[in-house]
Amino acid sequence: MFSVSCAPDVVPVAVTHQTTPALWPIRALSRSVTSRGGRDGDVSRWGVGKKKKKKKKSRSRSSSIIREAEHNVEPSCCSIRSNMLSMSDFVSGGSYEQCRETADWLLSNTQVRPTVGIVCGSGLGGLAEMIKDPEIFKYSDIPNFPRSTVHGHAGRLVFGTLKGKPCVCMQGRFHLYEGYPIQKITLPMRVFKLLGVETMIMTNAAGGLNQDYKVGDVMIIKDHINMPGFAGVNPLAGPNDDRFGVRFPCMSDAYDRELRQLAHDVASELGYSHFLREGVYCVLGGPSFETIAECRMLNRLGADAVGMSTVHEVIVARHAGMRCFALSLISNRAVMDYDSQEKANHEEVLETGRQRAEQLEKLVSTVVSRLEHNNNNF
Ligand SMILES: O=P(O)(O)O[C@@H]1C[C@H](O)[C@@H](CO)O1
Ligand SMILES: Nc1nc2[nH]cnc2c(=O)[nH]1
Repeated sequence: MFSVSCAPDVVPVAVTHQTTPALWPIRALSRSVTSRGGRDGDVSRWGVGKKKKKKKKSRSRSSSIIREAEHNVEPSCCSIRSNMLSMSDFVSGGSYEQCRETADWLLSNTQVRPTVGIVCGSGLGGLAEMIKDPEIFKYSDIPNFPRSTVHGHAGRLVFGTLKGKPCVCMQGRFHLYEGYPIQKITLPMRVFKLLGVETMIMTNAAGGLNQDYKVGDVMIIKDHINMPGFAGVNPLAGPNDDRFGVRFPCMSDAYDRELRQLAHDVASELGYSHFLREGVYCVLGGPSFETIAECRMLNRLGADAVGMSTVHEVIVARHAGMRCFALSLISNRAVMDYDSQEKANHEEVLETGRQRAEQLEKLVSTVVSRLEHNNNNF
């Protein structure tokens, strides 16, 4: 059991619900320790703005707070005082218990024991169709899973084999802009870890900032810029759970060097090298696309492509010790010129995905087919 008193001192005044979900509970607790809500991150249930009801709840909830505190890991970022809180007070999705429950449910409903996890980006869900002997679960049927709300993200978890390798594939991912807490959108990574996944492969659609890039290029991500992270929006914010990983994970090796090299080799064999790139992906919160000034700024900061996903998944996957490999399909050119008539739009993003899907799927599946061979090196 532990207690914290950090909330009034550490929460920045300007922080909003949207930008730092991990801090919602802390802010709510700064008013009343017992204004906490459920585990699912529903902001309305954190009691923000419901001052009248708070006092009544405080007595009836104290026993459940103590019960939940059995699973606590002490938050090394907070000072200790007198109010007892549990991990679930901070983690609005993605707690060990939640992930364990989801993983156990999946393990009891499928015979597949995946070592490879795949996340399909916007319009790139066709990869899941390559999976042999598929066992498919709708996200809405999986305990603790969020729902997909974006066109081009089917919302299905597919188990089976890809080129003989047992794998699990997210046909559709979750994004910050959908309104989920950041821990909730990355919950599948922790579930995959508990399922036995060792290697994560992510795809996304992204806007090309690098002026040499063309629509339809595929960029191997070699590094990222976590823009929301600069404002404290990081999926690992909050108490660290040592069962998943260390408090301060290294990110300078986030994108596995050997897997990147393998992808170059495979692309060369397949005759894809002319559209294969390697570069830096910058994540923003979305859902609005960037202004011209923002694109210019990101480009000058060293980003080659800009998108709204992947980075949070990679941070959580790396924290849990999984290898990561990620590809961006350059679905549109980021507009950098005030005279340009181009306008970023989701339909173009999906259309580019349709046009490049087959090659992207071939590239990923061939990389997967070589993983065992490469595994000897890891
Ligand atoms: O899931 P990804 O990153 O592929 O989706 C991108 C970002 C937005 O969700 C959407 C914009 O068209 O595509
Ligand atoms: N932020 C962002 N995400 C994208 N996803 C696909 N294209 C884009 C883009 O231009 N900007």
